[in-house]
Amino acid sequence: MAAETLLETHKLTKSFQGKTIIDNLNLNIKKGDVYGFLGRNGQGKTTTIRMLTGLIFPDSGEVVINGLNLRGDFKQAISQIGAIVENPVFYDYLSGYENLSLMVNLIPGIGKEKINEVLELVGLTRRAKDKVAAYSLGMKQRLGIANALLNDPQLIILDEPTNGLDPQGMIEIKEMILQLSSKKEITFFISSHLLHEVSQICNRVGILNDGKLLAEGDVSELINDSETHSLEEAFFNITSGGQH
Ligand SMILES: Nc1ncnc2c1ncn2[C@@H]1O[C@H](COP(=O)(O)OP(=O)(O)OP(=O)(O)O)[C@@H](O)[C@H]1O
Repeated sequence: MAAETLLETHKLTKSFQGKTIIDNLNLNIKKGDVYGFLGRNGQGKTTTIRMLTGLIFPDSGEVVINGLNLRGDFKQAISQIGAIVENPVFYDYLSGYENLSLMVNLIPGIGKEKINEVLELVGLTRRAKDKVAAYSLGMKQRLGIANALLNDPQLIILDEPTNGLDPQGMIEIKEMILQLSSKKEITFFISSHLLHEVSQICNRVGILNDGKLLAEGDVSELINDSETHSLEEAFFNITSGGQH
């Protein structure tokens, strides 16, 4: 049976100062996907994510999350998502636990016991009482993901999650994503320009170029269809017009 769709966009379009940045984008993310949203810098990935998370409105088109239209059912639709769009910002002089505690106070219906649970899921239990000032960038990213996990989202959206991390930090984030995907059945939508990283963790990808979706599908299918041997080669073929 084909997997159910969790997140889709229909003809999503956005212009800034008369220039079309996102052009009739039709995305389809299925339940259980670790979906890589690929594109070189400046192709519109962040703009798309800002529309998916309701931070900006599209000029036209729709975002549908778990069957709920973001325009019509904003609160319910957005409650399905945990997202990190920009670098997560925390109070440096408070511990990881204390920062999450502040967040929990803002979310109705969530108890303090949830904090230890999400810290455990991102591997920060041992460092929970340390001040965030002493955290590495990778640990801050993981604390950001812990924060996104507080309301039990079905979908987590991450914008360039490994940007700026050292190799160890990258490995930790990738392992954490795979664990959350398999153990907690969380669907991931991850934007990246790092093709090798993406090919290690994603089952499906969409390729964005100049605001248009040039291809979408299983990583293995895209590689086969473009008669190449790696996601890097397939990406290059597709974005340089080799396939379309
Ligand atoms: N608020 C804005 N006003 C004007 N132009 C904008 C605005 N936001 C984004 N843009 C432009 O839209 C284009 C796409 O930007 P976007 O940040 O979405 O790209 P990206 O694929 O996420 O790239 P990067 O990885 O470099 O962030 C860029 O040319 C950018 O200058």
